[in-house]
Amino acid sequence: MPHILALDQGTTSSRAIVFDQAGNIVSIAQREFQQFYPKPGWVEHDPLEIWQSQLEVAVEAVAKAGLEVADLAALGITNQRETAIIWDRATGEPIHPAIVWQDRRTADTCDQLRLGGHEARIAERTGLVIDPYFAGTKFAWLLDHVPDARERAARGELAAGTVDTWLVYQLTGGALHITDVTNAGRTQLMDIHRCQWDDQLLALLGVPREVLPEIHSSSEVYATVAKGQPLAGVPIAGMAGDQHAALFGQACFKPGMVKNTYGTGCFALMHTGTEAKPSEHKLLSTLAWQIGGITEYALEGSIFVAGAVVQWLRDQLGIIKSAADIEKLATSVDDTGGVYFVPALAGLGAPHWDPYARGTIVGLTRGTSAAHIARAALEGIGYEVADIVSAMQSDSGLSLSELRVDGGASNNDLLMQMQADLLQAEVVRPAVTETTALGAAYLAGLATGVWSDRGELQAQWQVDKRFGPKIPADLAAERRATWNRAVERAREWALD
Ligand SMILES: Nc1ncnc2c1ncn2[C@@H]1O[C@H](COP(=O)(O)OP(=O)(O)O)[C@@H](O)[C@H]1O
Ligand SMILES: O=P(O)(O)OC[C@H](O)CO
Repeated sequence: MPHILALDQGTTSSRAIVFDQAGNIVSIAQREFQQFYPKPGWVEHDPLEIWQSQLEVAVEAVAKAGLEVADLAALGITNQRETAIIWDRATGEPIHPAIVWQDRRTADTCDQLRLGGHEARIAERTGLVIDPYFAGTKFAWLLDHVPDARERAARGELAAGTVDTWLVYQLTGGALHITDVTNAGRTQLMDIHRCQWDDQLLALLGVPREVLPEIHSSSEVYATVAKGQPLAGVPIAGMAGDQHAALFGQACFKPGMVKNTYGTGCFALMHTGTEAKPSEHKLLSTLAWQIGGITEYALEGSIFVAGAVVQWLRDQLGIIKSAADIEKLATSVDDTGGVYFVPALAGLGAPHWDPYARGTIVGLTRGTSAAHIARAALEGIGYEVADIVSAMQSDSGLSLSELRVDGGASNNDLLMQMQADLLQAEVVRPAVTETTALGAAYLAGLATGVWSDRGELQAQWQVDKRFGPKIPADLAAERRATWNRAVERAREWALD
């Protein structure tokens, strides 16, 4: 039976998962790596640690599965998106630590782009809003701040890329400098309609074409792992940013199908078909994937802090010992006692894009307990996701039949019930919640004949649990209206 290895390079850990042909998990290995916060708002990773940890877990997962490397039909790569790395093409030496997607250091550049009146053109070409989140301004920052970088780039000595590109470069011993459309689409440098680097955008953001990788589809045999490496000879056959891979792993193959991943943040994606859909609600219009020459698109709502608010309650307030404890504490009260918690601890992402918003707890009384706050925190995640899903429905004109969920916090049944209540729609948790890695495995397996088509993948997707709305629609609407008042209080809080 063929096996596929998925490399899932996330923001806080590198994971590797071996899947069998039935889409079952055979083994998992995971390693956390260091986060660096050199200045307020800055977040960095060591690119070599990313590579080493990813390689180690890959080797460990294959060994745990009791397999030889020769038993692997292919490997697929999925990764934290928008994180920017530049390295020396000849030596593979990074010129600077990776600038992570959460990093805000290019906020000024973004303000200038906005003041320069470029917002509409950038939105039309890239589907993105102007925000430091994306990789393009980070590449420019690196070229401007590392001594001699621009000169070296002009001489063709430097390679730039997101984490997918970096891993392929390493796996192929420096032979390949490529990316896939989903990752390229998050640089703010690619025209998402043509799936090519856009000269005007490159000039506007100050990133020379010579440093950028070649853009490929999300499912094809790009290369095999180089000789001398532990995974030598394995075809590298699938590549997609983690949220796009999760959409694929959730078998959201048709327009209107939506998945939401509840991790550190939340990322909801709706499949919208073969044309990019512009958003009127500041959602991102993004690639779903490109397979066999056909490009599919999605609308995305990104929330920067979701499960992280549970970590905050654990680490900063100490009202729970582990993240999973929140469910018991929040269930010990029937409601939030009128408390609303806007988890804008790092500003607000979609649909507000307000970097100056701050976490806000309103409605406190003398009767408010830790349990009420815990419950309000979970509900706050549910409201944010509901806001995004409503915006998606309005932008796409497609109505939601169900929300497919995954990620660490999707194991919280109370949160899932709240989500169904607030959305007034069914929330469905699949049996395999490692959908990001599964999506990468599927993309690689489709390119190597392990699976013949999406119908086969669709048939493998199985439900663990369904949650239906238990409160009436008018009550949900009333609560959401009050939530909007709480959001107004959180907005622009940190603006001088
Ligand atoms: N039972 C739970 N209830 C609520 N939040 C949870 C629960 N289990 C994990 N989390 C939260 O989910 C996040 C971890 O999920 P994961 O999918 O591993 O995230 P990531 O891939 O972003 O690191 C953490 O922020 C944690 O606080
Ligand atoms: O590493 P994750 O799972 O938190 O995902 C990060 C996203 O890709 C950022 O856009």
